Amino acid sequence: MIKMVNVSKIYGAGSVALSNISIEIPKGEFVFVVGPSGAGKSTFIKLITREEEPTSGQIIVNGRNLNTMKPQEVPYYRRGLGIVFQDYRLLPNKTVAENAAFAMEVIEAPRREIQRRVTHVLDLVGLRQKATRYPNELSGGEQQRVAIARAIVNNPMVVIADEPTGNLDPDTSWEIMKIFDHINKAGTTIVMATHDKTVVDSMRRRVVAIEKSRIARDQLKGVYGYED
Ligand SMILES: Nc1ncnc2c1ncn2[C@@H]1O[C@H](COP(=O)(O)OP(=O)(O)OP(=O)(O)O)[C@@H](O)[C@H]1O
Repeated sequence: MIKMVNVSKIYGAGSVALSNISIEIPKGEFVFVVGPSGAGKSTFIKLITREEEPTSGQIIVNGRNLNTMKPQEVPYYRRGLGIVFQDYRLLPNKTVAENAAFAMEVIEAPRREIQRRVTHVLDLVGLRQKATRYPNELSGGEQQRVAIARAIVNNPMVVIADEPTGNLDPDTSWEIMKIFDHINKAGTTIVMATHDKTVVDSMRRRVVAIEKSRIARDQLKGVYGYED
């Protein structure tokens, strides 16, 4: 579960990114975060991943109070999240399987367990046949699928995605969304910031619209609601 209570974020020079936001996202929910450019979506995501800290207010994720988390606890905390970016961020010198395995290598999981999980997640994203390829041999959609495999290899309770279809064409975006949908139906909470109207309008999941640093709309089975 993700909970924010009266959260504000003001960047250095007085730039107000979020203003007194309160929200609860129950376990297993699929939430789209939408809104105009500069409204505060990425900041909302970065507060959950603890790339940024709030100026005021409380944030609780999976029972952890992020306000009281010590800096040395942050890497451990992030390992409990799956994080997917618009630009994939794969390791170029590692194969598809090695990229997917990376988060388990870091925690020194047993080799056999790593192999079992990597096979499972590569099957799930449909890339088992390309396990020995390198990122520069893959299409954008395939690279994003590897990034999703890497994000879920440790079975996170929450997957956070910031514009995951932002660099992809509509058909490829839809393939990616089917994978997120599958992951969500298996019980994982998903929070996704997006500008992709087609995706949001087709999925009909919870939509939280951030406008001018505040939550302007929060709908179950919502729509994108903007014309871009
Ligand atoms: N590191 C920073 N320092 C100062 N101001 C920032 C910083 N990051 C974001 N901002 C400001 O905070 C506000 C919200 O930015 P944010 O990136 O959260 O918006 P967004 O909704 O994700 O936009 P986009 O859709 O364009 O990605 C903007 O006014 C932005 O200029």
